[in-house]
Amino acid sequence: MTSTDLRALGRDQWEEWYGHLELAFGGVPEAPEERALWRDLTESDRAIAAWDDGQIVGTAGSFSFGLSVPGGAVVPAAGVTAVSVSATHRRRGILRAMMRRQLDDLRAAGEPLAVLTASEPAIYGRFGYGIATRQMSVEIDTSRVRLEVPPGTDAVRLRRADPAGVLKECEELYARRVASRPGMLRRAPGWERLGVLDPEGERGGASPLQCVLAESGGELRGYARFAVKPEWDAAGAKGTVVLRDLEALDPAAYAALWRFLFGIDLTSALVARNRPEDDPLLHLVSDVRRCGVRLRDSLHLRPVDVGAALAARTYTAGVDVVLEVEDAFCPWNSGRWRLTGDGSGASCVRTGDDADLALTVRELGAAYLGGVSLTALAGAGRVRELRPGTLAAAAAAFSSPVAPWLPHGF
Ligand SMILES: CC(=O)SCCNC(=O)CCNC(=O)[C@H](O)C(C)(C)COP(=O)(O)OP(=O)(O)OC[C@H]1O[C@@H](n2cnc3c(N)ncnc32)[C@H](O)[C@@H]1OP(=O)(O)O
Repeated sequence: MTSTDLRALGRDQWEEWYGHLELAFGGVPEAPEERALWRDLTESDRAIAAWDDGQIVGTAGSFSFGLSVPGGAVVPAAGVTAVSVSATHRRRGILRAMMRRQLDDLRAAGEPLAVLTASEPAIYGRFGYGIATRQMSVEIDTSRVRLEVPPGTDAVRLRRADPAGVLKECEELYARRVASRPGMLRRAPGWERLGVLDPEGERGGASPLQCVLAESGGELRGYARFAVKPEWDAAGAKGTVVLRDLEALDPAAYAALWRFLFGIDLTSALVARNRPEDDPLLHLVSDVRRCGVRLRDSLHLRPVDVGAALAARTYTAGVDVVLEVEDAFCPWNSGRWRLTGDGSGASCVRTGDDADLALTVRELGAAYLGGVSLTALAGAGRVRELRPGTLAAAAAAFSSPVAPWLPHGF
């Protein structure tokens, strides 16, 4: 496979391009409303297709996101998506060729970061992506677990609303949250539709999506979108609340929404697939063992331009460190970089000075949002401390007081 077989997605090729992607994921057609959403969100000028004998045999694309980074800046980031290679053409290097083309294009466009969520976590490390965020899932026995809510919770007013009818208000609230947590995405208009996408065929016996708003003093302070899956057995009702998302601007609104969800009649379980790993919920519950907590990888991140990426975030403690970076797939990043910074800003420039720490770009991607410790990576032999004392200082500087988290896939 050579890059000459790769072409930009042409006008009127979206159906074939997306059909190829669906087939690579098993061939079950998406619901029409889901397809329509992805069609609208596809940025055709960022999409590529691999062709063989007049047929599409590979697809890849990216979204132009802004990624929230430690310190609150929102940095341009390519949200890599729609990666597929035909089963008839697998393991011939088509993915590798598409990754090559994509990263060269992103570098030329000056986008410092690339991010993705992987169908399988083993695929993208070789291209310099590190696992930068994790997502927590919970399966809570709400018949046993109690909530200890903070003062002010009783003053929050809860109101049911049609999820689609209050989409604009919820999206505005989401936008206010983006800078408060690394890993969240600033997204273009249209993406809010993802929050209420609710194909009937994918409900698995649950209700249509429901929405409850939390208000204080007449102002929207939070929302929860969820469904209820009723179930009965000989002992009675044992339904499940399936939480889609929940955002709040203050602890009282936050607790009021969780208390509502825990208390829905005829249910005894609550499941949520994607919560931050430091979700304050874990400090409201009486019995964390009955919350069925699990973690998995979520956002994979690759610095496309190491200097620009490291200078775009701030650092929890003052840092002055020389990093020896190895980047086999994007050699323009390889070499020594001096990173200096603190809580107000940073610079990262090439240097000829001796290195303090050695690592590959993949570890840098993992540590970038502050959720993966350089010390832990060093424990696995993936970061090497060349000058004693520099590892602990750099690890403290890179860390984030809030766990990074990606609220939804793309
Ligand atoms: C961001 C996203 O969109 S994630 C979605 C990814 N897509 C899917 O999972 C759909 C189903 N799978 C596919 O379409 C394909 O099998 C792909 C895209 C995963 C791989 O495409 P291919 O063209 O076969 O990969 P290619 O031949 O370029 O392999 C490149 C390297 O990745 C490795 N690789 C490929 N697929 C996998 C995998 N599933 N798990 C682990 N390693 C893999 C190859 O072994 C090769 O390794 P090497 O660098 O050591 O030689």
